[in-house]
Amino acid sequence: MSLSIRLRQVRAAFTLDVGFEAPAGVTALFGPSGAGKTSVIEAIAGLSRPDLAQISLNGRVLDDSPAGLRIAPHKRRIGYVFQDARLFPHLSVRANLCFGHHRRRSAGQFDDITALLGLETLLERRPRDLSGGEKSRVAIGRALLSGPDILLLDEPLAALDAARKAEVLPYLDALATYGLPMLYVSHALEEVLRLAQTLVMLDNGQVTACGPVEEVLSDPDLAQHLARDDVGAVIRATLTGDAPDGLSQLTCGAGPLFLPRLPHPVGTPLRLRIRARDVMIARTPPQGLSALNILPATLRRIDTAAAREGGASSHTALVTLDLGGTPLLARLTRRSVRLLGLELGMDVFAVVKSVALAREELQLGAPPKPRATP
Ligand SMILES: Nc1ncnc2c1ncn2[C@@H]1O[C@H](COP(=O)(O)OP(=O)(O)OP(=O)(O)O)[C@@H](O)[C@H]1O
Repeated sequence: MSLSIRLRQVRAAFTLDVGFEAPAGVTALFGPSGAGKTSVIEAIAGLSRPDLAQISLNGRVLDDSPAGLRIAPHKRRIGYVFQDARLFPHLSVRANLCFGHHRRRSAGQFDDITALLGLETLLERRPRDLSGGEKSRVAIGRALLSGPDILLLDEPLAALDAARKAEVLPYLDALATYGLPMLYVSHALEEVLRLAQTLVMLDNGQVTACGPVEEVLSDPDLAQHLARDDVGAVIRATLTGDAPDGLSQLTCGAGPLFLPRLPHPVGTPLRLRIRARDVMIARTPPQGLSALNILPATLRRIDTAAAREGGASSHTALVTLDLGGTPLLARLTRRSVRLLGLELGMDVFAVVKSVALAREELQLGAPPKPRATP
């Protein structure tokens, strides 16, 4: 799948001016409230008419406003899941799932999708008898059953509390491996890390970054667009062993990492976010230190601008380290940078506490399969 988008929409107090390409897999549209995320997916679904719209999906042109071309919303073959599930209250789950299909679905496909989303036992219920998480799953099922070429999900978990989110996320994991391309709108970085391969960052109606999730989030230039505690590198690692003392060992390009026991089998690929605030730097190999993760690194960059807080000059610096080709970000006080005499090109040691890593461990979804069922 390749989704190509160019949009411009001038409103009284807000201008949307974006262009990006989304490859196969799950693409997250991430940004603060009011950044323009919903405006982008409404335009893709054909629910709005921007001043300029050039949108194509797998080479099929959905919009080309300069050429006067516009495909009607119901002919776009797009599944749209809204923030609130928007189910028909007077219809059963089964009738909601079957409502408005543009293409005939076989019984096998219906069964596959209800099983994927765990809806089998809910089919005869009315929406008022469903939990928030169940309603979200029905809304996703209904969008899938319309036989879309792409699924647009606009913060499908936003209306749910933490427990309901945790209930729905495994179904979204399953969906992400189902092979259907997805554009997933979110302002929760945890969801992006868990589900997406590609990240498009939006801010104030503009694209500030677009690329693989690891690359975008590990880019110190983009730290200014993230909440302070969200800043950190994302690295890929593989679970390579479980020790009898309750720790798991991961292997990444930088060497071994240890963290409290993970529930996954050895060999599982993982995506690990290491927050900049959880990384310390030592100039010599630390002795007598409790931290288990001590990784040799080269200092590549010291950035004080990226560490600004609310426009004011900060007392911290964002330091970019190179762990054998893998970037790692560390937030230090500027005083520490000065006292340690840190300079570009210097060989140092990155120190990360195991318990800090444990909080951020995330399993990588399997790579998208070629599209099969829907
Ligand atoms: N119909 C409209 N007319 C005028 N301005 C609008 C309209 N719809 C949205 N906006 C404005 O466009 C901007 C972007 O809104 P949008 O809903 O796309 O942002 P968002 O990133 O999805 O936000 P959120 O995360 O809060 O849902 C906001 O400033 C909003 O007030």
